[in-house]
Amino acid sequence: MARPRLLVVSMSLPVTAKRTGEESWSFTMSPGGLVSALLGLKEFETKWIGWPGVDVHDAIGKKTLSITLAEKGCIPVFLEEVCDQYYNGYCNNILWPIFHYLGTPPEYRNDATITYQSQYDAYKKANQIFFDVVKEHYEEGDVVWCHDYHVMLLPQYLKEYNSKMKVGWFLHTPFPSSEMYKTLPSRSDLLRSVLTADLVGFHTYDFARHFLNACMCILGVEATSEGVVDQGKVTRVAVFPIGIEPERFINTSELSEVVQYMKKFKNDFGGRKLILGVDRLDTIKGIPQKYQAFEKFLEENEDWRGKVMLLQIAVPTRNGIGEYQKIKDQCHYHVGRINGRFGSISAVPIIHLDCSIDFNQLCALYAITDVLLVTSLRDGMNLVSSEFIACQKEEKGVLILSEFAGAGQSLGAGALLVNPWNIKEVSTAIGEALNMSHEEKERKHKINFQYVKTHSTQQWADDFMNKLIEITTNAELRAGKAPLELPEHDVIQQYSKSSNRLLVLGFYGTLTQPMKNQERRGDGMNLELHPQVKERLKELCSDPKTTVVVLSRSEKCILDKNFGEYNMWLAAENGMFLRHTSGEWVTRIPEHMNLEWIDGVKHVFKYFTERTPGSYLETSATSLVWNYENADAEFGRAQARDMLQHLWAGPISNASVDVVRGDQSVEVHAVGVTKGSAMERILGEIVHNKSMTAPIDYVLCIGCFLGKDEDVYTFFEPELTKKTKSPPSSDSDSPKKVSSTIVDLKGENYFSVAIGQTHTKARYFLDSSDDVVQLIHKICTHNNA
Ligand SMILES: O=P(O)(O)OC[C@H]1O[C@H](O[C@H]2O[C@H](CO)[C@@H](O)[C@H](O)[C@H]2O)[C@H](O)[C@@H](O)[C@@H]1O
Ligand SMILES: O=c1ccn([C@@H]2O[C@H](COP(=O)(O)OP(=O)(O)O)[C@@H](O)[C@H]2O)c(=O)[nH]1
Repeated sequence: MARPRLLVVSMSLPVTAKRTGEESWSFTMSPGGLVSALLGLKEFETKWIGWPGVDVHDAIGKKTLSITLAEKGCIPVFLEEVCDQYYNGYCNNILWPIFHYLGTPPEYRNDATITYQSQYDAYKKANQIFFDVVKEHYEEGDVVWCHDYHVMLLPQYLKEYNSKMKVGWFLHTPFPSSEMYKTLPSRSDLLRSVLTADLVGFHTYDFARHFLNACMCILGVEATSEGVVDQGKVTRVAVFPIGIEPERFINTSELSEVVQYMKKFKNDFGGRKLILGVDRLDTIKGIPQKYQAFEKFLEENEDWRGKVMLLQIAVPTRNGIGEYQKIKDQCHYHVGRINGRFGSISAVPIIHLDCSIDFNQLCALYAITDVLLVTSLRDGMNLVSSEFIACQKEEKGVLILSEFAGAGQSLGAGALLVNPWNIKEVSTAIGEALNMSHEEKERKHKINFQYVKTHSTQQWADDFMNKLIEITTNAELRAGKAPLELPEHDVIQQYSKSSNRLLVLGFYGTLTQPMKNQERRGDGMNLELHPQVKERLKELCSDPKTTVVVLSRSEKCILDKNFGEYNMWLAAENGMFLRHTSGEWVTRIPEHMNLEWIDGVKHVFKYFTERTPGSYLETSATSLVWNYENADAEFGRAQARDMLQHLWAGPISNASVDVVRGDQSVEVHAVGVTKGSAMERILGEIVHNKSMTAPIDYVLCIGCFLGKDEDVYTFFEPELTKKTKSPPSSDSDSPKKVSSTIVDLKGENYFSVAIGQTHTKARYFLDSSDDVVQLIHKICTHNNA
């Protein structure tokens, strides 16, 4: 299959431009793992959209830079005056520290005019500029892959512009616990935007779980193992641990130039063991902690003094931010102190370089390193660890890896995992690594080398893209099945033409008045039938050619009260209880249903009922509902979000239940208690009772059914009835099968209708129960004519 073109959008382009003349430019590689990773995307026709690392204000400059970059497959985004507050401000002084659990520093510049709001405004503006560039270059069918926290608003802008665009978003940093993320003032806007993407990716399960939790507790949406569900729309959330391009490192480390460097460096280091650190000079990389641990090691291991050195490549980054200047000073302070303390005339224990290094030299260093020391306090992945593994030669080195780096999960088995905050622990690990036997080093290396070789950047990108294409293709197929406005004319015509009709109607939201027209209810008992439907419903029910079923989650007594006088079937508590209004209730609860969770859930529901004025609890044999429609809407929603957290963490963490989030309710019921599963039993009962001679030739199923209850809409799909099914039996607990002679539907005489939902399994939709009332009126009028 032809691969779609890929538009990669990230803050930085892989190259940083420098103006060398009015129309001429030179380029250097941009630092950081994201660029290294995406350079591996070879199997896609890729255009890379991003900031060229320089502000260009004149038209000639913009034009010539765009032309030169186009030769490299890059498209520049000129951020101009918003760049500082966007990149140094909102991205790297607000989002970055929060995402890495550092909290928000007060300011990145000593300037009273720079506020949180002005930085967020710059962020919005910058995302808009990115959007404009994508829009200009987008061709139908392209996949747009947005990278990182710099462009969290972009998915929304793209989808608003063209809902058919295939959009993915991947976060290269950690996503923090919701407790930390919650502190961000624009927390909801960013989450909502990210959720408009088709696929959201993270490096580790922890980050994905934190994201899902944040969506649940901040937006109140439902999270499942597949992703986030909001009003029927699913955003897929998945884990894609990034890798490197192993061949690039393996091959480079074999070049003769690199081998020469290896010899030279070994000679320069005078036989001392080499501990290497390669990090951007960033607060999250834990470089001061690394120095303190090394100091501790030297302090406690006198024998090793003069025999081991630490070389730290501290790649300059984000120089415009005060915190990054401070960390540099801190590092220099530690290095000065430690070198002063343990250095000699011929050698110092630490070499700290405030610069980036040439790729070949980097590979040579990786190859001769005895210990790679990674002490990130938090890190999305940390590619340096994998690069080191790929370059190792005969005598293998040891990887000491922070458990707070995403790489800890992928490379932990072949590394010494440490808590970088525990100076003593890191110092001990240094000793262990330096003293490790040759065999143990080989063993560990083998495990990690195998992993690095097989989990390449290309694999990572393929996995993400394949998933994205699969999701969007399925969505397109489903879009063809998006519900249509109900063709009332056909509903009415087919009704009068058929001779054995079945109407399945919900109660709440279907046959009640819309909330806006109603007096606020005290509790569930006050649920009342729409006054304008009463007479017409009676007419329908008394027609011998029509069978009416009200299928509701309401209790028996509520259905009795509202429908007792009609000639119809009542299915209470989602079909767990059934009766024709001329007979008694029959229980349909399966014998072995597990209801042990009920007490725990009731306890939580009661707690929230007591603390949420106006809310109430509805209990029934197999389900519990907490309803907050009479409570303050905002507070009710916030309480529902908290409640869900408690439920998921506690009473239902291991229970076989489904949670259904209504507009203003939370329902928990036993798994399998869905309206669709009940329908099979109900139908069996009706057929048995009515001694039907002709098959049902018309079904109208209307409801305000949510979540798994939507299975009732698909229950009657005509293709299902084509299969031969066994005859019904009314007194077994096993699901009853419906004979094909009982239901004989064609596409044109089956109408499944969802109320107020456009993401639904139903074929059609209506806006509100007022429309249902109108429809029933019209059916009656036409039928009487
Ligand atoms: O462009 P800068 O602001 O100088 O920062 C460089 C990059 O730093 C971050 O990299 C992350 O991505 C790596 C690859 O997935 C990952 O291994 C690492 O742990 C992360 O920190 C940042 O996320 C990028 O956007 C920056 O380009
Ligand atoms: O002078 C250097 C040294 C290293 N790197 C690269 O920077 C990346 C760092 O990625 P990592 O995931 O470890 O952390 P990040 O900097 O992205 O947070 C690695 O690919 C290194 O090879 C670099 O660009 N310049």
